[in-house]
Amino acid sequence: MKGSQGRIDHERLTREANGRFPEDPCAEIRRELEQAREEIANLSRTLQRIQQIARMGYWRASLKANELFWSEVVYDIFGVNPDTFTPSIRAFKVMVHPDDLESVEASMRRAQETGSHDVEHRIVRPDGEVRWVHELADYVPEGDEQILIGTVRDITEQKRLELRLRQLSRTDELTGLFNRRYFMQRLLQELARYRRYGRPTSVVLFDYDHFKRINDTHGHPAGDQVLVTVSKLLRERLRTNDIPARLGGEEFALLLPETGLEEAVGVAEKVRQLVREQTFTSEEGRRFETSITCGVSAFHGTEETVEAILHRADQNLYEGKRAGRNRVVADEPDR
Ligand SMILES: Nc1nc2c(ncn2[C@@H]2O[C@H](COP(=O)(O)OP(=O)(O)OP(=O)(O)O)[C@@H](O)[C@H]2O)c(=O)[nH]1
Repeated sequence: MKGSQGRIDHERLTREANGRFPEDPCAEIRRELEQAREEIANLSRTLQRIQQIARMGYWRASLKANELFWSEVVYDIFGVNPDTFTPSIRAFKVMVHPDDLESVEASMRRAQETGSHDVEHRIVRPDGEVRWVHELADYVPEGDEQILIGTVRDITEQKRLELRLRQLSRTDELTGLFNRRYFMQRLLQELARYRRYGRPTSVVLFDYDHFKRINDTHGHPAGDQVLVTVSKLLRERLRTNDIPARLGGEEFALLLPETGLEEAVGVAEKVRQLVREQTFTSEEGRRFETSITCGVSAFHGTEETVEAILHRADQNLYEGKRAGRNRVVADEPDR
C-alpha cells in the first residue's frame, strides 16, 4: 500500500492536465453548459440573420424606468451606431416623425388597456432619411413595471408602393389630373362639410369647343397635347386646395372648396381665358387655338345633393354651348 501511495499516477496526472476528471461530478455539467452556450450562439446568429432578412428587430421597453433594449437590427433600421447610441424611450421619441408622435404615444397608452401596441409611423434617422416602421408589441406588466415587448419592421418599401398605388388609383393617366372616381369621392366629402359647417363650395364643369374638329384637322395626338398642356396649366395656376379632374374624354371639372358662386365664376373665367390665349402646334407644324365652355354651380340650400349640383353645372354648360360656346354660364345667384 505504502509503495503504491508513493508512486506517481501518470494516467491521472495526464487526465488532470487535460482538464478532464471522470470522477469530477461537475465535468458532465460543464460539457453540457459548453454545448448549450454553442447552441445559444448558433440560435442567436440565426435569429440575427432572420431579423436582417425580414428587416425586423425586437425590443423591450420599461415604460416607468424609461429603459429600452434594442436588438442589433433595430439600430440598423434607425440608422444609429450601437457603440455610440444608447436607446431609451426618450431617445426613441426624438426620432419619431413629429407628425406621428401623437399616434405612437396614443398606441402606447392604449396598450396598457388592451394589451397590445400596434402602430405604423415614420422615423427620421440622424442622416435625415425618413423611414416607415410597423411596431407590434404586447403589454406585459411585471409587478410594478410596465413592460412592452415587441417587434419593429421596416415597411418603407411597402409604404412607397402603397402611396404610388393610391396615387395611380386617383389619377387620370393622360393628364395627371384627378380622375372621376376621386372627384366624386371628394365631392361627397365636401358636401358633408357643407351640410355640417355651411362652408361655400362650388363646381365648374368645362368641355372643349368643337374638339372633334381638332382631332379631325390636326390628328389625335394634337388633341391629346391640348388636354395635357391645359391640365398642366390648371395644376400650376389653381389654388392647392382646388381639385381639378378629368371626368372623361374632353370633359373636365373643378371642385372649389371655400369658394362661393361669384368667386367660382371668376375662376372659370380665368381658366377660359388661359385656354383661349394658348397656341398649340400640330405634328405638321400648323398652329391652332381652341376654347372651352364652362358651367358653374355652388352648393345651395339644405336639400343639396351631389347629383343636383352636377346636374345644374351641366345644364349651365349646355346653356353656354347653345349660346355660342367659349363662355361661362353660372347658376342664378338666388337658385
Ligand atoms: N385627342 C383626344 N380626343 C378625345 C379624347 N377624349 C375624347 N376625345 C374626342 O373629343 C371629341 C368630342 O366630341 P363632341 O362630343 O362631339 O364634342 P365637340 O366636338 O367638342 O363639340 P362641342 O362640345 O359641342 O363643342 C370626340 O371626337 C372624341 O373622340 C382624348 O383623350 N384625346
